[in-house]
Amino acid sequence: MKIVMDANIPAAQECFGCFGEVVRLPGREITATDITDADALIVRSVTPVTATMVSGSRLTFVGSCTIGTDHVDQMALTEHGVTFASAPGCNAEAVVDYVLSSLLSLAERDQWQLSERRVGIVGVGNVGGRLQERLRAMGVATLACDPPRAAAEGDKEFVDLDTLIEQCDVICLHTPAVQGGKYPTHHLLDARRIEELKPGCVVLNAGRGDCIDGLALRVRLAGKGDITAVLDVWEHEPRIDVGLRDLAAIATPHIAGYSLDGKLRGSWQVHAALARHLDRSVLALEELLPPPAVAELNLQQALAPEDALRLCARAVYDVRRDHDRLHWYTRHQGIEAGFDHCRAHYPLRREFSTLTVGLYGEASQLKGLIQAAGFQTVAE
Ligand SMILES: NC(=O)c1ccc[n+]([C@@H]2O[C@H](COP(=O)([O-])OP(=O)(O)OC[C@H]3O[C@@H](n4cnc5c(N)ncnc54)[C@H](O)[C@@H]3O)[C@@H](O)[C@H]2O)c1
Ligand SMILES: O=C(O)[C@H](O)[C@H](O)COP(=O)(O)O
Repeated sequence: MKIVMDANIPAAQECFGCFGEVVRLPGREITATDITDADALIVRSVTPVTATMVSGSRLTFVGSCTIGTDHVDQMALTEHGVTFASAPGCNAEAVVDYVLSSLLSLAERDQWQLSERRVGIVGVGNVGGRLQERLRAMGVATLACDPPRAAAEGDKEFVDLDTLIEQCDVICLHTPAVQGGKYPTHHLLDARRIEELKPGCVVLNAGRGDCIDGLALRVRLAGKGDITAVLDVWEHEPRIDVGLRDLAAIATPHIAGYSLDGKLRGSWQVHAALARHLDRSVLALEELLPPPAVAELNLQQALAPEDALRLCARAVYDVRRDHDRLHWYTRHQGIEAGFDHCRAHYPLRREFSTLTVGLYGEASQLKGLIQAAGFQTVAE
């Protein structure tokens, strides 16, 4: 069989070479012509999979090694009898690491404590749900907004978006791109809601770019300048708004989920789905994941809890490096090329759970907090 895939999918040969001939192409450039004689198409989020593409092909399987599926016309796939699989939750832990790394960095820069803030989570699925779990375990107050879940499960655990905006100091968006229907997310934070954000509020978007009205956000940041933005996703990627890039305290090129672990899990989940589709055996995920380069960190002295967290987080992942890379590459290579360069040549990054923190002496009292944030621990 012939498998056409995005060249940015890791472990392509290990996960898909076992099924047939693999042809790797730049994701943004895959067209209908490239797949006319392909049996399977494996993409990431930058390749729109449209009805036109599918109708002129002999595809029987399409996979997306990502959580988001808004780039795939799933109705067209069903109509043409094509099996579809994505990778739900594959990089959710990486996104939570990104959020914690960002908030701990801002807290240090602006001299506040995460434990004293209330964090509002909009979209409480795989990502938002895990974020809420980690924050709660760390003793951070949270509020959750998820109207589809509230409708299905009852609204006891949820508030509406306006209440969340009124009551939270940090607002994290983890919503998918949904255009119509009962719960659209296009410009969920629109000009009115952006105007209503409390002074001092941090707004973080690691869902999809168009969940925030970027122009309205730029106006608030450039005008009153009394809120802080952390943006990983943008309207019109890779042609992002330079003004917004410069005003965001942390600006990154849609890499919140780019841990090696998350990417490999994405490849593996689609490998497993294709294996089932072809009635073949499934590889063990452990065979793909290498041991981490930084596996251990030992703490002995008494440290302020959030200083200890920052130390552990930065031993694994420091979001400020991604911010610097986006600025450098978009300045020197142009916006679109620079944005995509940062993504295609992303440094190897592991997840918090790959670090074992040894806690000795006075530091042993930090065990609960360090564990709650997602690290492994050993203590005296
Ligand atoms: N920045 C990144 O690198 C990155 C990585 C992974 C996922 N994502 C994005 O984050 C999104 C969420 O990921 P997930 O794994 O949690 O998905 P998920 O499907 O598990 O959860 C999404 C949640 O959003 C809720 N939701 C839908 N419409 C809503 C609305 N109008 N208001 C509030 N909540 C709403 C859903 O009910 C669901 O609980 C993905 O769809 C993807 O677009 C981005
Ligand atoms: O939906 C997802 O899983 C994420 O947005 C993913 O990290 C996007 O990465 P891309 O497909 O753009 O490489």
